[in-house]
Amino acid sequence: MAGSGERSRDELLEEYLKAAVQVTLEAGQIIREALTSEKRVQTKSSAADLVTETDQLVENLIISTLSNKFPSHRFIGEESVAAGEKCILTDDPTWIIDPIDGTCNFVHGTPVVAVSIGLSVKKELELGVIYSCVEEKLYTGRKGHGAFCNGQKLQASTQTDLSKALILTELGSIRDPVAVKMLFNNMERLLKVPAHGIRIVGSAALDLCHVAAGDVDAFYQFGLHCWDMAAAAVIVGEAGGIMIDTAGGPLDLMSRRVVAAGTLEMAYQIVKELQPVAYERDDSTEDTSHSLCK
Ligand SMILES: O=P(O)(O)O[C@@H]1[C@H](O)[C@@H](O)[C@H](O)[C@@H](O)[C@@H]1O
Ligand SMILES: [Mg+2]
Ligand SMILES: [Mg+2]
Repeated sequence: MAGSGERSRDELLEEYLKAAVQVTLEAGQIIREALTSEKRVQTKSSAADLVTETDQLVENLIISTLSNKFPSHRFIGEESVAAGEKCILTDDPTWIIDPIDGTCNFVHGTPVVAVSIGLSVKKELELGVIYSCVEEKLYTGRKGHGAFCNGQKLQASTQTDLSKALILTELGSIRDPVAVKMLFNNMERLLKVPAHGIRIVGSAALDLCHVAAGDVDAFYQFGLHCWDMAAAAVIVGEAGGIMIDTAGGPLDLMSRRVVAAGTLEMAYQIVKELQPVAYERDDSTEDTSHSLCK
């Protein structure tokens, strides 16, 4: 039991969640206000993998704010990794950050953009905050304490039949023709079941919030990153949903692939239809880029 001077683990996690919410709302306002302004756009792994000065400014704001409050904590940020930082998860409290999820939407002024901040402690995802900046919908989840959207409790879908499912996915920023064909093949296989429909909105984090909210039945993707999934893994789990690997095993945060659904039965039916598209892991240290998608 913590002494009177020390805070309990529960109090610490509450403090972490509060700090994440505060900086997320601040970041969301910056993004909302910059949505329709002139942007300096650069590319990363492909001509469609975009980054703007707002992505970088927001990530710096989040990291500086949280590291000032919690100096012993570590950070995995999408744009820091793009600038060469390692994407390695240790036992230390680690914030896993996507400053703008949906940067391509942001560049085009499409109002489907989010900030995503997850926290891992001893390699366990403990809390997540995702803010849909234009809708002003704040999704939060803390392990064992439920998931909420603007304070309303979230409950994932109870649908177990793939032929009655509305599914979300993302094609990501890969433009290699073979990989694109494989991504479309997976959509075709699901439509042949036939699933009710497949939708693409341009933000994996917001897709996963829809799974947590129960207004879609499932999401899957090959090619997303740990920062797209970290916060959402807590929010979906706390809403009664499930996030697993596309091969059916447990979620592997660094694997670049995921199936999320309201029920395990739904997730397994999707796993059965999917053919793998191999991407280089977020935490890979070897040079495998010649054989794997980036
Ligand atoms: O690059 P951001 O905008 O953070 O991520 C976007 C989506 O979240 C993701 O699903 C998609 O795979 C990625 O290509 C896209 O950039
Ligand atoms: Mg992203
Ligand atoms: Mg991003």
